[in-house]
Amino acid sequence: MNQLVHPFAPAPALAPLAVQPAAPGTHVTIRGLKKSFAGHPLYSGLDLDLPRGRIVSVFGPNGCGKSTLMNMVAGLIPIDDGEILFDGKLLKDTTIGYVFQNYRDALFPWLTARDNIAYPLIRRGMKKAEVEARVEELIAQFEIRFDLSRYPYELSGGQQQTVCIMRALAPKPEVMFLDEPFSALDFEMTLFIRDKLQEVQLATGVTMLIVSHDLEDAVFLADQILLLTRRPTSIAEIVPFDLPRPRSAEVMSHPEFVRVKAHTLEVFKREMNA
Ligand SMILES: Nc1ncnc2c1ncn2[C@@H]1O[C@H](COP(=O)(O)OP(=O)(O)OP(=O)(O)O)[C@@H](O)[C@H]1O
Repeated sequence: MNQLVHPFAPAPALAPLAVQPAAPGTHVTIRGLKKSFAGHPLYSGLDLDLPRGRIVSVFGPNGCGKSTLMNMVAGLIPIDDGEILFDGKLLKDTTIGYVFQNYRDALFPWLTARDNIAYPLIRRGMKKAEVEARVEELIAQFEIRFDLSRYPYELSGGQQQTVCIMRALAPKPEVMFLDEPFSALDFEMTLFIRDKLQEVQLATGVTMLIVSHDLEDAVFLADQILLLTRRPTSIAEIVPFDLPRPRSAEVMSHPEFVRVKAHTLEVFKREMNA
């Protein structure tokens, strides 16, 4: 991934192109997205609408381009061609948050947990008192009981990932990107973070895009599961999952969860063998 750009680097400017009409309620409009690596196409003209205030999980075969898709939408990887608009705006005019899979490398080790959370706010030039107030608000929202004056290496993995999520949420993003947020967490922390993400989503209406390798995680949080094909990658199916929120762990035995999971698995297996 040598093309990865630092998340706090200025976003690349994309020239606006003509846009095909998006479905009602769309937040992020992706049109004609193209990306190749070493001359091998990964995406060759993807069109996709991400709905506002919803959680979309991206799921698909290994190496189909889940992370690349998210990183292109988040501006971390340049696109070869196409257009990505957020409410008709360019990325540079949009506040986004990004949570990395590898929380150990994502936090600044020389800053305390509190200063990590405050970092994007200070960088935006927010006044000290406002920064403090926002950090306190997040501490209350996440019901943090561990000591935020500690450095990342002094925290457990789950605590570090919680700090990463708080940092991503600090500037009140319009869109939040999460790459495998649960993959390195134990089940207790997964349940905690699932609850918190749902609470934040209900309270703020932030649009979320989550990449997951785990079918249960992908379905549990999603309003829509975006199923991708093998490379060259296109959309296999968009599966809606409408159970009301907040969803607790008991949802996993609900007949609708079981049905959607089974259907998703069926499409996934079909694409794996295609
Ligand atoms: N910088 C790069 N240079 C060359 N090839 C790349 C680069 N980044 C990604 N790829 C290739 O693009 C494809 C998609 O990669 P990506 O990591 O997006 O897939 P993924 O679906 O997230 O994978 P996984 O399921 O393994 O996490 C893979 O074949 C990968 O090897």
